[in-house]
Amino acid sequence: MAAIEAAPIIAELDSLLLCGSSFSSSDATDSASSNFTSMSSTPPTTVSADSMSLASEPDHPKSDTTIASNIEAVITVTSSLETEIEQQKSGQQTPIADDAIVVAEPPPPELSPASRPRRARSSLPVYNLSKLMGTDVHGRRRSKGDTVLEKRRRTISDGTTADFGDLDATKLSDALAKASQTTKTEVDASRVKRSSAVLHTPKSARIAKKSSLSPAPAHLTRRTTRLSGASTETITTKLSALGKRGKKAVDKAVSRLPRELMRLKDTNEFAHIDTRPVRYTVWSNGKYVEVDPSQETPAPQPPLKKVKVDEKAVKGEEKPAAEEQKPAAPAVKKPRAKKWLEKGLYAGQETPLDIFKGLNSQEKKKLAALPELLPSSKPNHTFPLPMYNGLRVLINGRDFKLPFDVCNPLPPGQPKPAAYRTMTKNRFVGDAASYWKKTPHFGDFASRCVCQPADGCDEDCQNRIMLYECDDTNCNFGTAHCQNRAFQDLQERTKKGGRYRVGVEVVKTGDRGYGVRSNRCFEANQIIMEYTGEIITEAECERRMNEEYKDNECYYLMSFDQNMIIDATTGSIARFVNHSCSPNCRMIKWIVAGQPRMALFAGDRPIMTGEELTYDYNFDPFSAKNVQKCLCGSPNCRGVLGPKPKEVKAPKPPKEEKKTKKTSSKTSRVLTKVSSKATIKTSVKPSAKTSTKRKLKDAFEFDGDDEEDDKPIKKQKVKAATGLKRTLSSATRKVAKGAAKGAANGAATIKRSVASISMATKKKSIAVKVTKTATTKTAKTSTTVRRVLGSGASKKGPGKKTTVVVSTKPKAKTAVPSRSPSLTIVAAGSSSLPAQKNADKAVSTPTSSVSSKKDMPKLTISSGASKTSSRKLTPSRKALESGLLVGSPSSAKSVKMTAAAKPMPKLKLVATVVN
Ligand SMILES: C[S@@+](CC[C@H](N)C(=O)[O-])C[C@H]1O[C@@H](n2cnc3c(N)ncnc32)[C@H](O)[C@@H]1O
Repeated sequence: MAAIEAAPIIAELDSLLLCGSSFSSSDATDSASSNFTSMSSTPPTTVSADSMSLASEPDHPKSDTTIASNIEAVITVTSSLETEIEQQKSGQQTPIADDAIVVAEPPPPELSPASRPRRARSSLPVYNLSKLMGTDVHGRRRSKGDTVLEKRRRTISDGTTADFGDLDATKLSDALAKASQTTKTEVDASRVKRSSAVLHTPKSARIAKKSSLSPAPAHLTRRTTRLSGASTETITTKLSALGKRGKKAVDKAVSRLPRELMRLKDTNEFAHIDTRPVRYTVWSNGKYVEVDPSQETPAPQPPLKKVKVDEKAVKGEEKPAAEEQKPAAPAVKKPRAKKWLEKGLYAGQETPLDIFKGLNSQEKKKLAALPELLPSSKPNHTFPLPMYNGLRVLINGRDFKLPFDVCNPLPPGQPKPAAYRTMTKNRFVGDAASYWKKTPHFGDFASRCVCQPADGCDEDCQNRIMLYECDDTNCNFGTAHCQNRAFQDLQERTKKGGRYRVGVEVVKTGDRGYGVRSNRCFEANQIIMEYTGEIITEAECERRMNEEYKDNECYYLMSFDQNMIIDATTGSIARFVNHSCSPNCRMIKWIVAGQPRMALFAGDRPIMTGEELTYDYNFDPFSAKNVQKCLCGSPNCRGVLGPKPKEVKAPKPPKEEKKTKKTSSKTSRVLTKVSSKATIKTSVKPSAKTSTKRKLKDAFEFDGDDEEDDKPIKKQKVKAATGLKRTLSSATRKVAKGAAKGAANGAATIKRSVASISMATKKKSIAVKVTKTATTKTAKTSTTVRRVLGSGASKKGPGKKTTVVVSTKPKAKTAVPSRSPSLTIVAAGSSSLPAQKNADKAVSTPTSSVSSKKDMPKLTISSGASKTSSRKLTPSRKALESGLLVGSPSSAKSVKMTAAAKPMPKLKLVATVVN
């Protein structure tokens, strides 16, 4: 009986032995362990079945209902088991393969309940198979108060000592004590060897390591019966083993299941039948979300392409109601048309159909002359010209030139002249302003041009001819059409500042002191800069020279109108412009808004960047002696700033002079005020004396027309003319042209005459009416410039000074518009020379009269000490008194007029310049 009880215990012990290699099997004193001894000579270990069974199920209820409800079949030991035990007793051993796992012998699959009566079975010890099989933990809960023996099935690896956990140490020691020492050692060794071989897999090693580190709780440890060899006993097999009564007990227990659960069997949900259509599913965080069909929202549409949002809609502006109510028309999607590039680089520019559009009259004329630009029947769409500039270039034409018209100023660090006060506008000082108001020019300001917009106040503009700048008071057109607004243009150009706009800068020359150069290009006749300074009277000029400038080496004094002088000591940098016998500029006086202003203009050719700006001083040398040497370097240089001594000719025979006189007497200047349609006659009737006429003849020889600079200086014969005599300078020709035009139109009549060259008598036929009774006043001006030039500026000896005086004096009541101030340079000779002597010896050579170049200033050079000459602001007076001073060609008329002037009887001998 003890052996029978020990069989399952041995099986369990065997499993424990598998776990501990070092652990020696307990001796089995009982022969009941014969089944194990069949494997080896060691008798099987036996454990007291009673103690084990009792210990395993101390409180286990024995009732059938409990068995049924807990699904723990209490299986009695079958007869087969008994048979087996009997065999063990008789010494029969069941051979066990080496690789067989020592497990408890599975119960016979079917136990016939009839094999053993119940009563007899009840006397047998009861074993808890589930516990023995390791499945008891599945059905018990500690929380329910069940006492669960925590047993673990352990996986043993080499070197791992057996952990018996909470095995009952006493029982274990008893079992071990009963085991045979010798035979068991062999058996255990073989088993351990085999088990370790079986378990020595990577997975088992991992699990063993894991379990050794942190043994899992017993209720979480998975127990398998497969490896243990125990038969998996289902409830069916158990119930079948229970018999009828057992089955009834099980059915009864099942019938106690909740009715609700039973009803679920018939539901669709239980049968997994979903009658509701699934439209869409909502998943949130990976879970299916049930959507209430009543609150079902329409399924989200797939994202459409980006659509331009209406700005109004964004701003919240409401669209008209009608628009909203409008049923949305079915959108007809138009296929996008491909844009093809029809033209090349300048695509988008249409060829102008009207090629005359936007052009002024002159441009139209030029364009009309180009046959290739006439509008053709088929416009060229292929290659339009870039931005129409090409068209303009074709019209205007332009020689190729390097792009050198950019600003090219001198590098920094250039020598600069001594500091001086600058002045951008003329300023009348003292009585000069009142002088100016008394001048006839002041009244002439009332003139008005009669140009047409298409003409643009070009060369035919009468304001231009008279050197009056157009403005809103005397011109019918604005700046858009009027081209006679040079000073306005200059102001517009320079008011923003900048080197390019200013366009000029002072430069140190090698031998002529400072000069002025251009740092940009200028067009022909373009205004460059204004000569500004203080406008003073002659008296004031004398005072300054005697007092303020007495120690100065240079005087920047220029007379430009009547008896007024511009003192550029405080003024613009135009005072640094040097003289040249072949100049590229002109100094011209204009009347701008009723005020006299003088400016430097480009000559007849454009000026390139870097050129030094020069103009012909056109001064009259009072003396051939001590004349300053000219260093301009031009091919036609006269050699001196004054006239060459050899060219100071002796007086001509009286016969010619008579002719001159005759000519002059017939010369008249008529200035017609067009606006009032009154004819202004400027009549110059020279009544110069014979001596004066001789000097006049000499004066012609120093005509400083810049246009004739390249020609050798020669005496110009003055032909007698019965009609109108005009100069042949370009300006005068323009005047004549304009006058003729005006006469033809009956609008204006202008007569100008200068004794130098007479115009053809046929001009007389188209000449204007000469009205002697005209109210026009003729003025005769005498311009004297005094400049005291230091030795530094010239190669004179120390102490020598050259005084350049420019003076403009009214000689008669009759005024003639003068635009050419003559410059009189009084060259200081030796200081030992008495000024009077020098003055007497001075040779006044009025240079070009306005006849050839009305806009050029004239310089008269006289010799004498600066102080003396400064005192002699009009040294020409003395020279004239002595009869040595020559007069300008036009002085014939002025002398006559001067002679009539009482206050200045001496002025009849003054060399004058009259336009
Ligand atoms: C109005 S200033 C011109 C500026 C002057 N170069 C300066 O440094 O102040 C005139 C003087 O310049 C000098 N000058 C001007 N042009 C000259 C020339 N072509 N040859 C020699 N000297 C000249 C003469 O000394 C003359 O008296």
